[in-house]
Amino acid sequence: MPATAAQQQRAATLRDELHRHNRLYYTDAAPEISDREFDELLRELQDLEAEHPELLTPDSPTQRVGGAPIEGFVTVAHTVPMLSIDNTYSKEELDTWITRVGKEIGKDFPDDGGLFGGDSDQPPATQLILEPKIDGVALSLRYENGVLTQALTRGDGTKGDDITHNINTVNAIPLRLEPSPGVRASARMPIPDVLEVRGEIYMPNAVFERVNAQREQDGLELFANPRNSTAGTLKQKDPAKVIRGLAFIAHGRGVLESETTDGFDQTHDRFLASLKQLGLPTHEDFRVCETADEAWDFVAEFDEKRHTLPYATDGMVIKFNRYDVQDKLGTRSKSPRWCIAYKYAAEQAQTVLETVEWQVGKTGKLTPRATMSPVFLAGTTVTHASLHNFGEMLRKDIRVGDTVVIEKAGEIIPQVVRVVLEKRPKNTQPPTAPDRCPECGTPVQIEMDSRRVQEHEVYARKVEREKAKAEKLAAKPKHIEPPEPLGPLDETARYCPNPECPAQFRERLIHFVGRNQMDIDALGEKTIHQLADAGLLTNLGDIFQLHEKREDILALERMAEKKVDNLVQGIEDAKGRGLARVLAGLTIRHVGNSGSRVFARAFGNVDALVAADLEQLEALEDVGPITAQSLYDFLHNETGQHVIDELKQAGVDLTEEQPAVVESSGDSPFAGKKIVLTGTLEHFKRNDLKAKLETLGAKVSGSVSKNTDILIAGESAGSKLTKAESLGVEVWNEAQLLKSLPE
Ligand SMILES: NC(=O)c1ccc[n+]([C@@H]2O[C@H](COP(=O)([O-])OP(=O)(O)OC[C@H]3O[C@@H](n4cnc5c(N)ncnc54)[C@H](O)[C@@H]3O)[C@@H](O)[C@H]2O)c1
Ligand SMILES: [Zn+2]
Repeated sequence: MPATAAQQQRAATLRDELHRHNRLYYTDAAPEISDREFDELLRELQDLEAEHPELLTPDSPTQRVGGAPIEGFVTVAHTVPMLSIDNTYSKEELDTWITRVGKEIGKDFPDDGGLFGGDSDQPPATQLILEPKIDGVALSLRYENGVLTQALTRGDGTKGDDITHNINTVNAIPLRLEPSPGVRASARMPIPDVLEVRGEIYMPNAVFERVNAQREQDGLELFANPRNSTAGTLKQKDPAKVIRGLAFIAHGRGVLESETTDGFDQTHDRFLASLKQLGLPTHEDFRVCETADEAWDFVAEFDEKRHTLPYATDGMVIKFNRYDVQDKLGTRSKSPRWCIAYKYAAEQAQTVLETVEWQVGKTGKLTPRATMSPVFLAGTTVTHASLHNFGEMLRKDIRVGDTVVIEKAGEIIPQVVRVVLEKRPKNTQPPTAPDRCPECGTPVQIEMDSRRVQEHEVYARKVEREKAKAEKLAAKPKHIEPPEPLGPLDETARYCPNPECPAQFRERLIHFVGRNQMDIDALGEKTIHQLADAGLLTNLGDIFQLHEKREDILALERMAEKKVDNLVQGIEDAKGRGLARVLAGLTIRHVGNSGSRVFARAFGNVDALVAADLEQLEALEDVGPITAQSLYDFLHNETGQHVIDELKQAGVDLTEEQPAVVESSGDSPFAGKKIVLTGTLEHFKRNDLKAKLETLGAKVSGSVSKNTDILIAGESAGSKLTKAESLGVEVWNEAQLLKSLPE
């Protein structure tokens, strides 16, 4: 059955949301939702796509590894892709997976051990190996003749960032492979010619807590979990600034070239043992198992132990042990088929909810924040939890005075899971929410669950259709069951719509000066509050006037000459960060760091961007219509224009370097052509090809329209190809492209 309009819409919404959360998680290192919630949304989209394959788009978050390369680093293609891992939170699903894949293996390796008997010197084909899943950042290390030559991040899975210089500071990673002293000379394995090791770089709990304590003191935003702080610190351009004390554990293989392998290219456990011999840290707690029951025992056993470890683990990775089996099973676009992660349920604790306070965020969103009696949970003492929104409070009926169950899913900010009703004291009051912004008094706007709103829209359209039909036939319209009326329980957010709201302004400033935007270190959260309270910061442009207000600043508490010098210098430096980072800092809805970069590079300066029409913005690769519209609105409304003027006056650099374009010499077949790329190309990375075509004078855009001149379609091209064909656009395959490109 084809997908209904509502399902199509839902799939689109889910894709947008998941893209946004991926960006928040990987690029900005500042997730808004827990992993569990993220995984539930992803699962919903997967199920929709499975049921209606026509909903599947090549860029769907179900098909791609979530990360993206970091700006300012050299991006390098992976020799072997670095993929994500499918996960489950249920024992039943884990069992089913082991059985199902086990059967498949049985077909391919019929005489070969395991469930199906056999007698090779290899272990059974269905043998499993289990390793704890440390919550860190994936890293690929390349050793040539035993010397570390390259360290790459996972990036988008096909290409990552070269962070070798930062890795040199990590003591846990050997710069040279050397058999560990404990290994008998006779058992020493030769150093491979090339060895690529994949592993996890992570921040031990103690280091994480130290870092966050320091950040709190400095008034900087806290890292949500050790994984975010690791990702954050590895992005430093200056190795001296990389946080000390990172650790590493090896858990996978990339390229392997070696004369003698000593069996380490045959099974994962032997591979790990060899790595250990060579001086690379590997898991102590791994186990080889033969059956699903054995595997589960280890999963359960480790759940006890993991809380005593000095680093955060969030699951267990279950792999088929033999590499020939892994190779036979192969991979999907996003994850291997020979591996699954079982994720542990988050730890929970009970405590009493003392107060609820409404905070105004940088977009004007009002968020209820709970203060609770302090309770120890998953390694830290917790006093605050996010309650998300009023609808959520109503749905869970969360009242002040209640005993609540809280959890830290993925170590993010704690969440209130439910109320312990048996412990509810008498006379509690149902939750309430402010009708006006607690900061500026503007009446709030209420947002309802988009899925429910759509339900109502679909209903209204159906009713109209039936009415029209009935009129024609002069009959009574058919009755259509109306959906549940929208009510307070459907509320998903409240907003203060006042663009001048001082609370929003402060939050926007905090964002503007953040690490990935203007990066003004000396202007921390506390300083911003102080300056704003003193009336020295009332609009964005004021930041760049602060050097003229030296005396006023010095008069404030805890301000010394040195500090003011730093502040003024920091602000001066920030003027040169370029358009992409300015845009990213302006809190334009849906326009984050990566989107800003695309816009800035495509147009080169702010005036060209303002002059662009909506269609041009939408046509950019990797830009969705919602994002384009949002930027367009910002650039063309009064507030946005005002902000841009202020920045211009302050002398902020509003230009961005563009990829070089050679003047079309006329003899290039691509000169002046509008080209769209789709599908998988064998000989090119998408972005490299794009850059290449652009230097040949082509304009490469993201969506096919009647103005498109050529669609270059690789393997498994989807909807763009169909559309191009229906519009009669010229379609080239990769062979044609190769012929037409100059040497
Ligand atoms: N909260 C959010 O907004 C948000 C957004 C995006 C992703 N996420 C979360 O991130 C996860 C998806 O991220 P992902 O694609 O990086 O997957 P993942 O981190 O869950 O699993 C894949 C990674 O596990 C690591 N790993 C650790 N131990 C390993 C071992 N022993 N063997 C093999 N690999 C091991 C590898 O580095 C690999 O890259 C999901 O759990 C999702 O919930 C959350
Ligand atoms: Zn307000």
